Amino acid sequence: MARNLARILRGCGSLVPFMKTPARPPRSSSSSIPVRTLVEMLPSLFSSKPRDFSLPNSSWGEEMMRLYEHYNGHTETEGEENQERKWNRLPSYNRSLKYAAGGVYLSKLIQSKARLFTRNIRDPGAAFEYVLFIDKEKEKCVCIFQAGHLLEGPPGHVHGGAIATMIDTVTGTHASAISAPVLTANLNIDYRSPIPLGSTVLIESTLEKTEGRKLFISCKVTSTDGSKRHTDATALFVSVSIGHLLKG
Ligand SMILES: CCCCCCCCCCCCCCCC(=O)SCCNC(=O)CCNC(=O)[C@H](O)C(C)(C)COP(=O)(O)OP(=O)(O)OC[C@H]1O[C@@H](n2cnc3c(N)ncnc32)[C@H](O)[C@@H]1OP(=O)(O)O
Repeated sequence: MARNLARILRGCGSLVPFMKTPARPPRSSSSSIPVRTLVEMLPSLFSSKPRDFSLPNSSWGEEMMRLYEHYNGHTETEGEENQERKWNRLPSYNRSLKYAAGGVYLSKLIQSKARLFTRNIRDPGAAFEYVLFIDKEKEKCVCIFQAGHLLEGPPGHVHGGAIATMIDTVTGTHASAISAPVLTANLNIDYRSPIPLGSTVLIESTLEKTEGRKLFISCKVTSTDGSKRHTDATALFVSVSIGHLLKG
């Protein structure tokens, strides 16, 4: 077990290159999957390639799709110095193990029932629908997040714990892309205005600085046009050894 995990985490050093894959055809709910979709899904059941949850599905609303198409492979010019920022989509799997070479098979061997919290609800659109993009220099990540009906906290609005989960996921993925493996050491959140259930928001993560094993990241959640600030956060991630992960 320990040897397996050590091998996996070594693989994390050569995480799959950021993929730019064409959108999958929309999926319908599991109770009525069309035969064509089933046939299209069959090869993936036998493939060593894990399912990528960050590709569009039928639950994605217009705003989610519009922003996905905006960021996917897009280059932006910003700032007074006209700095270019090219966004690359990050794949998203239902176990972190699957980022490592051979991770699909290993995830069947190691705690095979375990699933990433944000990717464990089968009904598309019911909970966390999101896709992350990172810039080439890895200074920034942007996440388009559509909050489903199972994430209710206050009536008609998203639960604060679900927002915290997304902030941890976005900043944690950002930190992992820079220096895997990492663990969240500290997360501070200011909730400024509630997020309507079913809405699409932007979560932006910025690497502020690194100090030895520490990565300091800031994060904000806004409406998609940037006019409304929903949440601000800061996070500290610490790079850890495989031994630390095994020790728990
Ligand atoms: C291609 C893309 C790739 C993507 C691929 C992955 C994808 C995947 C996606 C999922 C993404 C989900 C992301 C979820 C991420 C979690 O949710 S992680 C789970 C929650 N976190 C935990 O369980 C962590 C529990 N805590 C610990 O294990 C340990 O306290 C820590 C944080 C590892 C630190 O322990 P340590 O390694 O012994 O280090 P320690 O010497 O105590 O501290 C190191 C430094 O950090 C500082 N520090 C430690 N804790 C704190 C603190 N709370 N406050 C301030 N400073 C602190 C220390 O003061 C020290 O500073 P210096 O003295 O070096 O200046």
